[in-house]
Amino acid sequence: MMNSEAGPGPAIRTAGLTVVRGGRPVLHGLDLEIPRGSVTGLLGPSGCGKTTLLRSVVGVQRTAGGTVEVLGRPAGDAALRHRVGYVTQAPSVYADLTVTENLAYFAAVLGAPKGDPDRVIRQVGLTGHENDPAGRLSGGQRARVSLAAALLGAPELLVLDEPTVGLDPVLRQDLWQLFRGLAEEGATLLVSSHVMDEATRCDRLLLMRDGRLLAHDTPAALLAATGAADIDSAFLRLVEDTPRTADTVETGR
Ligand SMILES: Nc1ncnc2c1ncn2[C@@H]1O[C@H](COP(=O)(O)OP(=O)(O)OP(=O)(O)O)[C@@H](O)[C@H]1O
Repeated sequence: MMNSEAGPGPAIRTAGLTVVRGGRPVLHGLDLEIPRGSVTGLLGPSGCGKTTLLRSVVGVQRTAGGTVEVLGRPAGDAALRHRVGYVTQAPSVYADLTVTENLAYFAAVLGAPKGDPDRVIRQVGLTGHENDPAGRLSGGQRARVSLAAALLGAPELLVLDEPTVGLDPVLRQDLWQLFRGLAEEGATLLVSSHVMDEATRCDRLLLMRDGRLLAHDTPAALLAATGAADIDSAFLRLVEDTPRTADTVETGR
C-alpha cells in the first residue's frame, strides 16, 4: 500500500538491467518499478537471479547494461548509504561480540542515534539476548542480529535476501508483521524468498525465472489472471504459458 508521506517517485526503478556473471547473462534486461511504502516479494527458483537483482539494487553488483535508480539516485550512490539497509543470506555479525556490542559497533560506523541498538533489538525480538555472544546464538537468532543491524538508522529502503530462512513459523509470522509495520510507517521493503506461501503477505510480487520477470503484480491480480488457487500454482501456470525466452507477462493491472 502506498504511504502518502513516502515521497515522490518509485523507490526502485530499473530499465534494461542486464548482468553477466561468470561469463553468462543472469539478468536479461529487467524493467521494473517498485512503489515506496510497500512490501514487494521477489520469488523464484534457486539460481533465477534474485540475489543478483538485490545486489544490483544495493549497488554492489557490476552491471553489463541498463540503469538502476534507488530513491531517485543511481544505485550505490554515496548519498544512499544511510537510506538503504541490506541483509545478505549469510548473516554478517562478529561472533565474539555480544548482540549489543555488534549493534553498537554498526551504529557507530553508520552514525546512527545512540538508542538505536536497543530499539532494533526489540524490533527483531532479541530482547533477553543482548549480552549473548553472537557466536553462541542459533542460526535464526544470528540472522535476526543481521536484520537488526540493517534497521539501524531507520533506512527508507530495506533489501532483504531470504530473511525468514531457518526461522520457525512463529518467528516468521513476527518478522512479516515487523515488515508490514515498517512499510506502514513509509519504508519500502524488497524481500526475496523461495517460500511461495509468504507471497500473500506482500503488497506486490516479482516472479522471476531464468533472469527474467515472469510477472510483477499484486498477489490477488496474479491469482485472478492465472485462475490459480495459490501463488505456487500461479507461478507454475505462468511458467507453462511462457516460452523460456519470452519477456515479462503483463497480468493486466
Ligand atoms: N559469483 C558468481 N560467479 C558466477 N556466477 C554466479 C555467481 N553468483 C551467482 N552466479 C550465477 O548467477 C545466477 C543467479 O544467481 P543468484 O544468486 O542471483 O540466484 P538466486 O535466485 O538468488 O538463487 P538462490 O535462491 O539459490 O539464492 C546463477 O545461475 C548462479 O549460478
